[in-house]
Amino acid sequence: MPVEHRVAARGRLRARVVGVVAGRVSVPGMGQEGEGGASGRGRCVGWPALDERRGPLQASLGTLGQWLQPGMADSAQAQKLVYLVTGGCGFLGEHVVRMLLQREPRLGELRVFDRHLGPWLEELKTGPVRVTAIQGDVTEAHEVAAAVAGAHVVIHTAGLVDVFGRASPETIHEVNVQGTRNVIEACVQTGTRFLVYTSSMEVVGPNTKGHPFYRGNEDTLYEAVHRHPYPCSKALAERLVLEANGREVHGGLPLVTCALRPTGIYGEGHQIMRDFYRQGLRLGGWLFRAIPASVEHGRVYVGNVAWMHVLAARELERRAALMGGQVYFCYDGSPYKSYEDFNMEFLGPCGLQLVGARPLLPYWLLVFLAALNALLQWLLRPLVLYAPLLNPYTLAVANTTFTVSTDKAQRHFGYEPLFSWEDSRTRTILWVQAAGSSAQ
Ligand SMILES: NC(=O)c1ccc[n+]([C@@H]2O[C@H](COP(=O)([O-])OP(=O)(O)OC[C@H]3O[C@@H](n4cnc5c(N)ncnc54)[C@H](O)[C@@H]3O)[C@@H](O)[C@H]2O)c1
Ligand SMILES: C[C@@H](CO)CCC[C@@H](C)[C@H]1CC[C@H]2[C@@H]3[C@H](O)C=C4C[C@@H](O)CC[C@]4(C)[C@H]3CC[C@]12C
Repeated sequence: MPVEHRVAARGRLRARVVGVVAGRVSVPGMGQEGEGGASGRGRCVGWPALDERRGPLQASLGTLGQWLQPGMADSAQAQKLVYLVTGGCGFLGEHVVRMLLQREPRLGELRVFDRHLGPWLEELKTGPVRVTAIQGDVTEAHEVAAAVAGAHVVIHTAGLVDVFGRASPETIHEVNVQGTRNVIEACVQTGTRFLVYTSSMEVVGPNTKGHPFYRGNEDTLYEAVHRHPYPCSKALAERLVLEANGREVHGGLPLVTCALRPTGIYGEGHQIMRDFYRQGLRLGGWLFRAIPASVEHGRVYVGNVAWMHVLAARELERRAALMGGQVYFCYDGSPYKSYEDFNMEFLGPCGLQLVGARPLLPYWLLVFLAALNALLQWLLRPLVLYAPLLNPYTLAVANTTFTVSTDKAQRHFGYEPLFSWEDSRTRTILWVQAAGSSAQ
């Protein structure tokens, strides 16, 4: 079992850490390997001093700001890096964490930072890479700074994903915008040079005017107009990340940032897919078409999104001039379909049927029901949280074509999808079946 303890960084800075080190529990500051905390800029009391954590060879390579200079010794040992994944226990975050462990040869330590730590982190402690679980909140600057201190690369995927009115607009802003600001400032203060941010297609659209974005790319002109707190927050956060590119970090070198924009992610762990499956089971195996089949909604497999993060993080240093300050849509071989038809690729083989070649209800009635749901949510808020899937915003997103067609990630950092459409489909079907049966 992991041992929970408090870690102090830079005097007053504190974050709740659950240390999980390959094969055993790590208790920094308690006399185990890697001990040696120091307080002071960029360091955590109770954590190993940076140079000690990097090992003797790496320690001899110099200060944090110099760690990846050209001409450095290029042995695998000299290249061992500390990665931090914020939101590492979320749907995407877990895939990023596992992908890093499987596919990042230079990984020396992986810090997983999340408000809610998953029990599955336990199983990672048997591997060769040191995995450090950190329970913390991105809105708490001192917790973020403590987690970032000494990391070489940050993948910032933590976010409050809420388009259903569960959280207040203020909370969404606090987590997504202030949280991102805290991550950037922590990088600057502690000398972390490489930051990959999980943005969203919603930074672009669909816009409030319902304009289609048909197989567009990063350069497609589109009127991005947001009103909903979630896309507003993602757009602001993305801008912060891109504007931070080139800022001088502690040690004098420039920060290199980029933002990845997934469309609708699907795959193992996708809660909305599971909810649709359970709803279909409750309805005797039927789902009812609400959106015309002609409305294309972009989807991308979670394993490929995770792979894109790992590759982008890896290549940011070598291709800083090209990639710094850039945005990349996440894409793969998933077919262009409507939201519902796409879901049926998985729910169909699990025994559900989508009724109707056309929407069963007229669109004006859906608009009315969505507005009614919004009104009910507002009226009931003092008593109970009423947050159905259908509201004016989700209806507009589902009912507006938004698909991407680009190869920018391939051109800039050699991304090719790791999972074919067939693999992605099979893996998702197996997960839906398992998730559905565990719900019975
Ligand atoms: N799911 C999608 O279709 C999709 C599409 C595009 C972009 N994104 C983006 O991808 C990222 C991950 O989304 P997801 O679908 O995995 O969501 P998720 O809710 O499953 O994961 C988010 C994680 O962030 C953590 N988190 C939330 N608030 C936090 C806080 N204050 N401090 C620390 N951790 C906090 C959560 O505990 C969770 O583990 C988000 O930034 C989201 O905006 C998601
Ligand atoms: C009208 C309903 C009839 O079946 C269907 C409602 C579906 C909606 C709940 C979802 C349709 C599109 C989804 C969003 C999209 O895939 C992209 C997103 C971006 C990401 O950053 C967060 C999640 C989401 C907003 C996603 C949320 C659910 C939908 C609105």
